[in-house]
Amino acid sequence: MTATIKICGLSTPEAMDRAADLGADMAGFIFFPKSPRHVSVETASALAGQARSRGLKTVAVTVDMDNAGLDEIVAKVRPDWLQLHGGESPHRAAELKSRYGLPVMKAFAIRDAADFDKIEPYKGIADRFLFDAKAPKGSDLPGGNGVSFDWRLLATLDGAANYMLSGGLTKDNIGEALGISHATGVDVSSGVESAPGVKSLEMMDSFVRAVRDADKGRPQE
Ligand SMILES: O=C(O)c1ccccc1NCC(=O)[C@H](O)[C@H](O)COP(=O)(O)O
Repeated sequence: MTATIKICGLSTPEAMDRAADLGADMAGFIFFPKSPRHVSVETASALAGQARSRGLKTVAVTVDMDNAGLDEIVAKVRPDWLQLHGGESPHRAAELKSRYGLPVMKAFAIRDAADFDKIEPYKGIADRFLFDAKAPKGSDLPGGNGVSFDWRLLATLDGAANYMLSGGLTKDNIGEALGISHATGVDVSSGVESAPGVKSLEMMDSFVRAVRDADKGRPQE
């Protein structure tokens, strides 16, 4: 199975170009001022144009954002996906899907098996799930913390669940992660950074290569 690759927190034309050269599928923009990956709407708009011209889908990553903020992002960035990385309710997710006519990826913070119960009311609303690790105590960020959860917990999930695996993925652990999970995609941020918010082109190369190696050992679905 070929996993969709999302590289999150892109903020420069060089990194966007490399993501496209490598055949990544999705580019994520972080709209969260406390994040070292935060981009302005103007920067994201320019990068999104570049992504579109290179065939990459774009994802606007937001956290409990109000309609005014989302209206501006959708109008100026024209993302292909909305990633909801906060406590957005199923009702809010449905409302945003219909307001913008965009597919929604709902993120869930996972620490133990019970955390997967939370996806139930989003079934039929979220177009894709994203499973990330719970933020460590004291972190200001709900995502992008470079920490993993126990991937063995994914065995408790319905095999048909369409989800991206996220949280602390690197070139060194992605083979094991994909061997354990039935993820249809992977999402990486810190694992391809030389410093918080600074994407390393070399680390992006190695990560994508490692995903494609791991793909070869996965059953076709
Ligand atoms: O990456 C951030 O800084 C961020 C901030 C606020 C909300 C979400 C954020 N990231 C969302 C992502 O999709 C990340 O790629 C995901 O959490 C994995 O990050 P990492 O563990 O650093 O690979």
